[in-house]
Amino acid sequence: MPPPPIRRIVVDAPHVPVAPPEPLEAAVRARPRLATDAVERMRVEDLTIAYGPKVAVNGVTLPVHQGEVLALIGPSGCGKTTLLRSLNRLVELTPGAGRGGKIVLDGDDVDVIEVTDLRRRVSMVFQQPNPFPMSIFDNVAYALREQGSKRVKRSELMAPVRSALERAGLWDEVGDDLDRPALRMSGGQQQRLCIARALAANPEVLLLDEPCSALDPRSTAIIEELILQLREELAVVIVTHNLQQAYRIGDRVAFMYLGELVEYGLAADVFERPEHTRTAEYVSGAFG
Ligand SMILES: Nc1ncnc2c1ncn2[C@@H]1O[C@H](COP(=O)(O)OP(=O)(O)OP(=O)(O)O)[C@@H](O)[C@H]1O
Repeated sequence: MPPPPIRRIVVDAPHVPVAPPEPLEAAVRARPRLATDAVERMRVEDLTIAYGPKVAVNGVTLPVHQGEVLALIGPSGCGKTTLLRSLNRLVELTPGAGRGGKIVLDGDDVDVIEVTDLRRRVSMVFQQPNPFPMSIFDNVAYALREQGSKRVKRSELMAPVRSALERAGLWDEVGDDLDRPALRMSGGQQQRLCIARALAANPEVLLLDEPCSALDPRSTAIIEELILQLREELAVVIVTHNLQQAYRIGDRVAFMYLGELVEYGLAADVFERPEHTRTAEYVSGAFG
């Protein structure tokens, strides 16, 4: 189904500088400098997504860089999750969803990549931790078995399971109790297990849809630290309502409003020197 005609809204407006709250300034001082030669891992071009007549994402063009965290921010309903779910074609599972424009992974149109392979390469972690009702080991091994290791013995899967749990910062906590049911872990541990499960497939891009919204501040801090480590080896795209989080861990930030990309740039620029009034209002908390 072709998407409905694109309706453009005017968002250009005079620059209104915003002073970020104090904790954000400390966070940005702590952020390491970006590599100026970051490789473009994904790109969406003139992406439009509609659910029936409802246009959720409207003409968005955006790169996703290797070794960086891209934070998608914007008020509720602006299309962040829809954009995120389009990157590995999960959005197509929604009845009535239609897409226009192009999504590219490593130079290939995602439409020509076999969809299971695409979802392995562009892996997603959801808002609510959703471990399978099985052991910690089997949760991670599941991802490996799905990749063709179905008949592989447990002993042979131990090394990659351990590696995924280590990358997710969970091995030290659960390594001696891998047969424990995953659902008996804390919420923060469950979310890191879901990240381990995603990492087991060796993705190139990790999609995180508000991964900390169900977690307490301590678990949130652990996962933010983990994301900053993981970005070294892949590209991370995170949807977050938490502006401080976007500022703390985002290398680049995309601000969306009513389905459109209003502003995209380095996190420090978007938060401290926004080009558009709408961005300035949003990052200063004038609306949410
Ligand atoms: N399955 C669906 N069917 C119809 N409309 C939908 C569907 N999913 C989302 N929408 C609509 O598409 C628009 C964008 O939704 P989306 O969830 O992508 O926004 P969001 O910015 O992620 O919101 P939130 O921050 O509240 O999660 C909204 O108007 C929403 O109501």
